[in-house]
Amino acid sequence: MKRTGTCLIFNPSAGQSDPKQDLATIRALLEPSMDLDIRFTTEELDADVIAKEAIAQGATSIIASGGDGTLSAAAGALVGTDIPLGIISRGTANAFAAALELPDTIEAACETILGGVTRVVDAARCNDRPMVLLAGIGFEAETVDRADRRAKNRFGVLAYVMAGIQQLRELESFEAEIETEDKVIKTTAAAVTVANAAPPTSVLAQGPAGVVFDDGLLDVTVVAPSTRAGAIAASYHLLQTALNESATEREDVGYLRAKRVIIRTDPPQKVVLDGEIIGFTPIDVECVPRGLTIFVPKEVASSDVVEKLEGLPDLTIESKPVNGFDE
Ligand SMILES: Nc1ncnc2c1ncn2[C@@H]1O[C@H](COP(=O)(O)OP(=O)(O)OP(=O)(O)O)[C@@H](O)[C@H]1O
Repeated sequence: MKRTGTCLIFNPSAGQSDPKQDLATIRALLEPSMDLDIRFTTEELDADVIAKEAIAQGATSIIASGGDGTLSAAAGALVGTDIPLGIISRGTANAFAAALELPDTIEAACETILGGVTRVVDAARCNDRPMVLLAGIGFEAETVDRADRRAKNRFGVLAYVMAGIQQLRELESFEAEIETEDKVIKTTAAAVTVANAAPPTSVLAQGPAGVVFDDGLLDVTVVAPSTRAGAIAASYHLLQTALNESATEREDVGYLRAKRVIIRTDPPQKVVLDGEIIGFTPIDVECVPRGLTIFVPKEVASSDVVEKLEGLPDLTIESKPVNGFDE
């Protein structure tokens, strides 16, 4: 019998391949096994609005197909529900699929959805918006801001790399105050990243040995190089540690895990949330444990909880007398 109640949200303008052909491939693979209610995003109508509408009309699973913007928006709409999300990446960077360890070809993604195996993972809220991957302050936000649509069309992933290099030239540090349930950490930083899930290419999220997305905790990485050469070395080191799944040992990189984290900076810094600039610091990010259900090919192991802060410049760590946050 065919599965019913599945809404496919499709961005017809995403990525660099032929969207008509992509849609035909998806339909040929999925439609023999399920009835698809296909809805298209437009410049005005984002995937989160479509997902919410489809759920209100009785959809029992959602499949999103597009770039990271479309996938994050659809996932955001499902945070806190138990409606499973199928992910078919057709973007430039495909960070979303990489972060959640999902396949990134249309064929493998459809096979995963047809397999029907789901996994419950953590999500988060950042300043009351849904977050699935990460919030970046400083370097990451500036990089996303600079990788514009035209550049992405022409250069693909390279657009982000070029924007990153451009940003490195203007490396600026700021004062950061990082408050968790049990401590307040003050340091100078060039980038602070709060990740629920992150692909290895999000190097600024790679302080810990792996960004664990089902431990009920957020992974915070502080990158604090004092020179541009240090910034390049730190980025390269973080990429290496991400690929080796080892934790950083550099003095100018720190990390910790927390359920909730409030970050204030001086001066205020741009914030990028799951690939979109949302404004400026401060941010308040809270993990939503088991907040999202996704179709997966197989189970993935999790690792231990750790933190490392020693070595960060101008570091102070103050224990709070009582655990928790002043509301
Ligand atoms: N039908 C459409 N026509 C034009 N633009 C659209 C349409 N549907 C969605 N968009 C725009 O696409 C953007 C989201 O794109 P998405 O992230 O899915 O793909 P992408 O930009 O190619 O991916 P990546 O970020 O990986 O390069 C949003 O800004 C949205 O306004």
